[in-house]
Amino acid sequence: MADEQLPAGWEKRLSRSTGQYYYLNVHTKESQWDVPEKPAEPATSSGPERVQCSHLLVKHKDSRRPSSWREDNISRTKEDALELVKSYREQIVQGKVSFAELAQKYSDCSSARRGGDLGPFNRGAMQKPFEDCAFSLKVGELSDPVFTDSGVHIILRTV
Ligand SMILES: O=C(CCc1ccccc1)N[C@H](Cc1nc2ccccc2[nH]1)C(=O)O
Repeated sequence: MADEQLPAGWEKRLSRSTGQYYYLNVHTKESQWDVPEKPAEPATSSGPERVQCSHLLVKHKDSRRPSSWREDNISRTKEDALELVKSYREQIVQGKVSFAELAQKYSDCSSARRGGDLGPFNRGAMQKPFEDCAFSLKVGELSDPVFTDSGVHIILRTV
């Protein structure tokens, strides 16, 4: 996309290390590989008002609702759920499989049918540990494991 067509607040830059173009938010100095489609968010301490995320949830026997489309009665321990989530995260980071593919197969949330996509949400919509993590991520960033009353998640911010 030619520079003059970039949404306000973005600059197109050339990466010296990869020779690829990236896009710099002139307000926050954050950069991203994807061509921006919306004006750059201004530098605010409170961060974005709305994000969109996908997640992969592994429930355990002490989850708020230890049941899902995958398993009527989930009996794994919290420790085993964490080990599973870490193994999924490793496969994704190594590029062996896409986030959406693993979420569709293994997530214990009904969003699995959409590759884990939760749609856009504002603060106040999700359990606090999930929200705090989701709003701290940059677009395209994959979280470390996050614990909520529902179980153990990894979260991918997509918008
Ligand atoms: O609450 C839901 C539905 C979440 C959802 C939101 C928007 C679109 C699709 C699904 N499912 C729970 C599991 C669960 N717990 C969560 C906590 C935070 C975010 C997503 C979560 N998913 C469950 O099934 O027990």
